[in-house]
Amino acid sequence: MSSPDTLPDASGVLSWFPVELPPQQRVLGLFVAKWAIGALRPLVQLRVPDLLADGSRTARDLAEETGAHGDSLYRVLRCAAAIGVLRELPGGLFALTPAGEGLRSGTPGSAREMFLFASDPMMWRPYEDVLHSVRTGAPSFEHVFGTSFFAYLEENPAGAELFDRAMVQNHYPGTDRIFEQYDFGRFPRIADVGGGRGQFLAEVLSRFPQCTGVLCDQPQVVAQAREEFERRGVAGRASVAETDFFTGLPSGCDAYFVKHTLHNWDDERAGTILRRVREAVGDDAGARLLIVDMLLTGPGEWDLGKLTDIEMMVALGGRERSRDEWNRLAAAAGFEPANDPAPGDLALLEYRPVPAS
Ligand SMILES: C[S@@+](CC[C@H](N)C(=O)[O-])C[C@H]1O[C@@H](n2cnc3c(N)ncnc32)[C@H](O)[C@@H]1O
Repeated sequence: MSSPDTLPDASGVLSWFPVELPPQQRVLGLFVAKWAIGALRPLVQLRVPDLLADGSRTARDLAEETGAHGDSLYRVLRCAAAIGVLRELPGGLFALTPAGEGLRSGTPGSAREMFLFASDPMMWRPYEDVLHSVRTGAPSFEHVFGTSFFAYLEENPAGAELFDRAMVQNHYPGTDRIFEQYDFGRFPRIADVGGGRGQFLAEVLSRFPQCTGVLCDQPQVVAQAREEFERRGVAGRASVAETDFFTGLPSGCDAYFVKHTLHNWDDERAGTILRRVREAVGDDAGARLLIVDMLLTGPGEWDLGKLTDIEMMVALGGRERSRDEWNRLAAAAGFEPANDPAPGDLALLEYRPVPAS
């Protein structure tokens, strides 16, 4: 058995601080992330990466254009350059690095909307009181805002718009790997359950021209999907279904794809969604449930999912899950495993229906 001295330091997360810290003080290095995000957020809000798209500019020039306080803007620009999001050039000029390019709007692979969502007060403020979640098991979001995450979005159209735009960018390398490795072409008709504005259904349909699809999400969310389907050239093969996935899902699909959605919910609510999928599958033994979510590793191993799990706990009351936990949840809804993906990353878990006895 390893002693605490020989345990790994969580893949270097504790080494973020750029100067050597005694082991007892290494947790202080984590605050680098707060300072870095603090500097970047106003730059993104002021659209500085967009203003640098055509080339380098001085802090004074940028301050004049954005109406910002010159010295304060210079200090956040300098910080962004220190962490590699901008470059500080002779003559007081600032330019974008590839990471800074990713904070421009509307560019391929941009992370701008996801950055603005993840750094928004709606996602920060639950962290003021994580102890509430730990003491009670309830999401601190509800303690802070007096309502659940999705109810809050319904009451705050600007927050909902930000969330939906961020989800369009919910596209980490793990997602690309799944699209590259998994043969969605086996399924003539695919339902994307909780599919947001249809970004991933559009990706699947454009990669597999033999497939058709139905996007199942809340009415105000699917209302925005048509544009995405048209942009990707798949509008003729994609339809939308205004759906409450706790109540019912369209039947007649060969695959029910549920990505980054079940982890938003506790076992009871996630189990209800899966039972609705099982009802929609009915007697079709060839139909499949395709869950795309984190698949947790065992005790003590580094796993990004063990960190994103905290976001699920405090914001939504959801959770990331291990293979056993996924299998138990799926079995209770009438599904059995049909593949065996590796844990430690985003995974596509395929389940087949167990015939009703
Ligand atoms: C975290 S997002 C995931 C979106 C997309 N699948 C992705 O991977 O980016 C969860 C989705 O669940 C949808 N949702 C929440 N409650 C719902 C409900 N009761 N019925 C249908 N969809 C719902 C939200 O609108 C949102 O699009």
